Formats: sequence, C-alpha cells, structure tokens
Amino acid sequence: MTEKYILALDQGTTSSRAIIFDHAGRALCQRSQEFRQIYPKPGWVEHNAEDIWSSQLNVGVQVLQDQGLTMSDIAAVGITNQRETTIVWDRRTGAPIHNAIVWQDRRTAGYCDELKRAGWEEKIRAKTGLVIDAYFSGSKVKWLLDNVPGAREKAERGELMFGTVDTFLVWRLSAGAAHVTDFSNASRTMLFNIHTLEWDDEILTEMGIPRSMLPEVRQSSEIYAEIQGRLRGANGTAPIAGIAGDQQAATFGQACFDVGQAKNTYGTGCFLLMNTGNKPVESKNNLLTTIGWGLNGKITYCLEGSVFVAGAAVQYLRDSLGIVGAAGETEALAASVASSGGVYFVPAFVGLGAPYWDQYARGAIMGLTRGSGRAEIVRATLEAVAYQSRDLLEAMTADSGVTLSELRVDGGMVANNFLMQFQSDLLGVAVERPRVAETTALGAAYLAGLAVGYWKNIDEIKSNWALDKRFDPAMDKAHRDKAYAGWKRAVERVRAWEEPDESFG
Ligand SMILES: Nc1ncnc2c1ncn2[C@@H]1O[C@H](COP(=O)(O)OP(=O)(O)O)[C@@H](O)[C@H]1O
Ligand SMILES: O=P(O)(O)OC[C@H](O)CO
Repeated sequence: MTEKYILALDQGTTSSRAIIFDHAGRALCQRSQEFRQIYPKPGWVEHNAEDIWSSQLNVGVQVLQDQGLTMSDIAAVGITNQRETTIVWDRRTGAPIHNAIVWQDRRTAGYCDELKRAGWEEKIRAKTGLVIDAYFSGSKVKWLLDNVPGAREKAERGELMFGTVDTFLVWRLSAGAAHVTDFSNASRTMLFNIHTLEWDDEILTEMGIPRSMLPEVRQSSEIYAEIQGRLRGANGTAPIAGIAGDQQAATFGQACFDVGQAKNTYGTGCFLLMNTGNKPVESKNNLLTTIGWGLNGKITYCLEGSVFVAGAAVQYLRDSLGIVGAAGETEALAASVASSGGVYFVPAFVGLGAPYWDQYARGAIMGLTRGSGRAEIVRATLEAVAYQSRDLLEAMTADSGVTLSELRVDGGMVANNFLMQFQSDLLGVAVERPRVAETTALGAAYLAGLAVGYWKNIDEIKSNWALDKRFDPAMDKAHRDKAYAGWKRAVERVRAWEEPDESFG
C-alpha cells in the first residue's frame, strides 16, 4: 500500500494554513495565507467569511499540489480554528448574512454587562464554565439577530445557520452535508452546558437564539463528512475526521494527555491550557473551565487562561507605529538593551482577558523617560507577553494545586528566543519548545488520524513529541518579583478606562 498522509487545515485569526503530516508527525509541507482584518469601529473586529473560506481552500489545494498529492493520498482531514468567531449564514444559499464577528470584538460588552446586572454570572459559570464576556460567541449571535435586517424572523423560520469557523468550513467543504461542531468549540459559545453536553435552553431563551440554528455537537475525533468540491480531486476523496478549537488542538498536539500537563501558545493572543482530566475543575481565580476534547466517548476538561493580545502587540509595532519592519526584528532590538528602563506596555487594546476580565481596560505605554527609545518600547512589548502569561500561570497554580516543572510552548512568537528566555526567567520555570512548532495543526491531524486508525492510540502519538530547545530560568527571585510587581501596578492604571457604551448597536 502506498503511504498515506493527514491533511490539517488550521484557520487562525490572521492566516489560514494547511499542513501535510506523515505518520511520524513530521510536517512535510505547509502553506499559509494571510487575510484581511476589518476594524469598522474602535473595539470592533470582523473577517469576511468568504476570505476565510477562499484562503483556507487555496492553501489546502496548494499544499497538495506542492507534494504532488491528491485527496486520495490523504487518510483523513483535520480542522482546527480560531475559536468563538461567529458566522451566521443562509441555509439555502450558503451565503453569510454579515461579516464574521471575531473573538476579539467588543461590540457586545454592554449586553454582557446587562447579563451581569441581571444576576447571570454564577449560572453562566456553573453551566458553561465561562465568565460573561463579549469574547464568546453567544452575545455575537444575538447581536447579528438583533442588527441584521430580517435576521431574527429568518432564524425563527429555520432559514439561518450559526457556526464557529470549524462549522462553517465543514459545511462548505462537505457541500452542505454536515452542520456540526465538536465539544471543544461548543464549549466556547457560552450557549453550551459542559456538564450535560447539550445546548442550554435557558441561555438560548434569554438570548433569543433559536435552537434550529445550532450545529450538532460531536466528538473531536470521528468521521463527520467527506471532502467535496475543489479540494476533492478526481480520484476520490477523504473524510473530515477531526475538529478542535485551535488552543485545545495545540494542547493535544503537545501531547498534554496527563492531568496537570500544560501548554502556552503565543500567537495573536496567548492561551495557557492545563489538562484537568475527565472532571471539570471550577476556577476560583477567573480562569475558564473548558472542554479540551471528546475522544472515544470520553470528555477531557481543561482550565484555560486567555490573553487577548500577545503577537498582536508586535503587529501593532509593525503596522501602526512602524517602529519595526518585521516581527522577527523584535528579538535583536529587545536584546540590545539590558532592560526596558522601567517602561511597561499593557496592550489592552480590546480590554483584558484572564484573570482580569475587564472589558473597558485600554492599552497604555507607561514609565516613559527621555531615555526610552525604540528598543525599550519593543522590549516592553515582548515582556508584556511574558507578564500576562505569568498572570495566567499564577491563577492556574492556585486553581489546580499543580506547580509546573516545565511549560510546553508553541505558536508564532516562540521563534523569539529573547521572549522565551525572559518567560522562563519571569516564571522561574523551564520553558520547552518542541521541534514541531505547528502543534495546533498537528493536534488536529492527530484527532483526524485517530478516528480512521492511522494512529492506533495516544501512546503512539506521545512518542512523537520531541524537544527543540529548553530555556532554564536564570533570573534571581528578587529581581523577577520586582519586575512583576511593576507590571501589576501598570495593569491597575489601565483598568476601567473606556466609558461603557450602553447602546448595543
Ligand atoms: N519572531 C517573532 N517575534 C515576535 N513575534 C512574532 C515573531 N514571529 C511572529 N510573531 C508574532 O506572532 C503572531 C503570529 O503567530 P501565529 O501563531 O501564526 O498566530 P495566529 O495563529 O494567531 O494567527 C503574529 O502576531 C506575529 O506578530
Ligand atoms: O487564531 P489564534 O491562534 O490567535 O487563536 C485564537 C483563539 O482561538 C481565540 O480564542
């Protein structure tokens, strides 16, 4: 039999990627395509769902061509995606009724405040594992139904479909054969009960969201549908057999299968997830309880800390301030000075996520003196990513009782050795960067491959994990605690800055 491969489609916030993996978990070939970010108003972030679709399809087709393969050489396709981002489309035409509302979008902050005032906080946390925040899909669906002319009536007539990006892609890739999502993505909607594993009627009623719009929720590793259309090829097709939100997929790709194992992903945002096993752990420290994956009829839960802006702050230096030409330049610039000279950058462009959950915080660069130059600001930007991750790890340790001996890392920013060393210094914990940095795509590939027997079990996968570089802490505790105390002061200065917008429209 000729060798088969797994195709992973990784639809991220800033780019769509496709990667072909072999049985050893090696990436043979990859393609990526950036697409447009749309900022219609301050605090609003949208994507054109057709850009998401066309960029994802293009890279899928290209990566097969690059390797001289067709779908018939692929054992299974795995899908992983930016989470929470909300798309509503017409069931009959397949056309989205509006741009996708991106996870970072804050337009529903006012409605979330209303929910809090109405006393929903405890109930939402108990049912969904989440805090009430504009981050999650539920309030975004409500906004679309309330604001797109005719949408609510159509939804009530069963003519509209809702999906996170995984759902939309599977719907399109299967030519409308499957309207599905997996447990990990459903757990990010604020509409899903993570204990009963069902959409929650009480929350749906409160938000006025008809159940008929919602996808069927399935395991993260099973056959959902077959690839159709342009990606299919003439000689046959392959099943879509894995779906997981990108952070959960990365946790799987990092082989964090044991309770207490954790990974931190440094992409547009930063996401620290710890495997807590088959029982949900309720956070006392403002983390989220979320579903890692559903596999072989069992749910694995995670605690998650989500930071909205990490690499996006580097993009801001490049695209808005123009003080670096490329993200990679930040490493040498940051290392060119011994410290940030007391400069702190709190990149709260869209408020603050865990553990602060402040929808109205806004960004600031502070501690500036006449000596604060480009290098200091660049260094403060990278340091901010590490400080935010320390915020998450402290909460995680308090909630789980687990003191990590090492932290597995991945995402676009881990190429930055300065950041990785500073992270280790600041945490006092070793930071381990694996050889395959594309662990998100790898996780989706593993989930798809497990469903079709390409890999036998997770033990086979565990042995694929290999270390690229380990960063050991080299900063003394007094120094690290002083630097971190400065960060905490800086965060206090930016909180509750923006005036709440009561208009919700
Ligand atoms: N060498 C680097 N140093 C610092 N930041 C980087 C570096 N390379 C990439 N980045 C940042 O990482 C992010 C891209 O990471 P990626 O994991 O691809 O993100 P996403 O999946 O969210 O689209 C961008 O925000 C970019 O600014
Ligand atoms: O696209 P990423 O990698 O920034 O991930 C986005 C997260 O899934 C948002 O929750």
